[in-house]
Amino acid sequence: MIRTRGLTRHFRVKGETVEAVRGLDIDVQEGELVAFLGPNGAGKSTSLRMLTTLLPPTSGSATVAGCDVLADPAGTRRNIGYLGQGNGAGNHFRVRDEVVTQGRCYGLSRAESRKRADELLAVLDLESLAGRQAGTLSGGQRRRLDIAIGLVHRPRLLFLDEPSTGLDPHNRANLWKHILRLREEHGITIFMTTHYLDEADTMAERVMVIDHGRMIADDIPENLKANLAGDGVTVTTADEADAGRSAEIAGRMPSAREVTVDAMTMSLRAPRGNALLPDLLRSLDAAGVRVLTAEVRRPTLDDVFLALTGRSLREGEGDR
Ligand SMILES: Nc1ncnc2c1ncn2[C@@H]1O[C@H](COP(=O)(O)OP(=O)(O)OP(=O)(O)O)[C@@H](O)[C@H]1O
Repeated sequence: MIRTRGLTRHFRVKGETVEAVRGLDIDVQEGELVAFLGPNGAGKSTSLRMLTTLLPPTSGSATVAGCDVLADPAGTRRNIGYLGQGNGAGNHFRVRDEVVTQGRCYGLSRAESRKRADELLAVLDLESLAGRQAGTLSGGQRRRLDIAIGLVHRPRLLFLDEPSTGLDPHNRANLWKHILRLREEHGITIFMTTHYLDEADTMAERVMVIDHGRMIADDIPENLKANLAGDGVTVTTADEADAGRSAEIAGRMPSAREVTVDAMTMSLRAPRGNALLPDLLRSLDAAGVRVLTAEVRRPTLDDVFLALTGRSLREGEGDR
């Protein structure tokens, strides 16, 4: 459904070259739901804009929904839906009219457009709002209207650029219910960016991580977490001396890595923390170390990013 080779985009800014996207190879199969992650400025939106024909690549190739984005941009656009970060609907237009108009723009007849609009408003729970002006909708309703607009021409592939940013947890969950239902009923392939790592983890079947314009990981979330991050094991002890001794003992265990001590707490990472913990506790007990609490924490995608780059994906998110 998506295949790129060496996809690259440079910008010239005040005589300097910004290498926004550097040689991306992307393969997405029909029906997949893929999350595209990366910190601010990593190149996500630039990649999406190239895949949706809004921006020509500097070099490299991309075939999207069966069409070459450079040779056949109109064909590409016919087969895809794109939900950008801004709102797709004008504030003063009425909800149903807006979807009908979009359908007309894609060449549907008036009757077909109306039928399609009614179908989409029903599936996205927007029927009761059909006559309202788009500007009066809540954030979550507005996002659902954007999805209706993006799907009016029955695309096989939907690009979502941060679909749930700015929505509260209830509205996020509701939006996802609708996206998953659409996917189940119509088998749409979804390629999305998101800043919510938990969302990528639970919703996406595959996660691609991009940093400084390059792909640095591409796998199912479980593999990324198990292979790159590992479990976090934390032990608190009765005093700092015990924490120091627990670090020495843990450091001798073959699967333990990144052993650190902070006051009375010793932390480490291990591929299977729950298997390591009983051994560790027995060794600590035998050495007379007084353990107060012990905990195994499953890794998150942020741990994966930290392991890959030494930085947290959450850095710089304060403004979101
Ligand atoms: N039109 C442009 N002109 C110049 N530089 C640009 C342009 N668009 C993007 N860039 C630069 O390219 C790099 C990648 O930007 P891009 O918007 O693709 O990142 P992103 O991963 O989507 O970030 P965010 O999460 O903040 O949306 C950044 O350094 C950005 O400043």
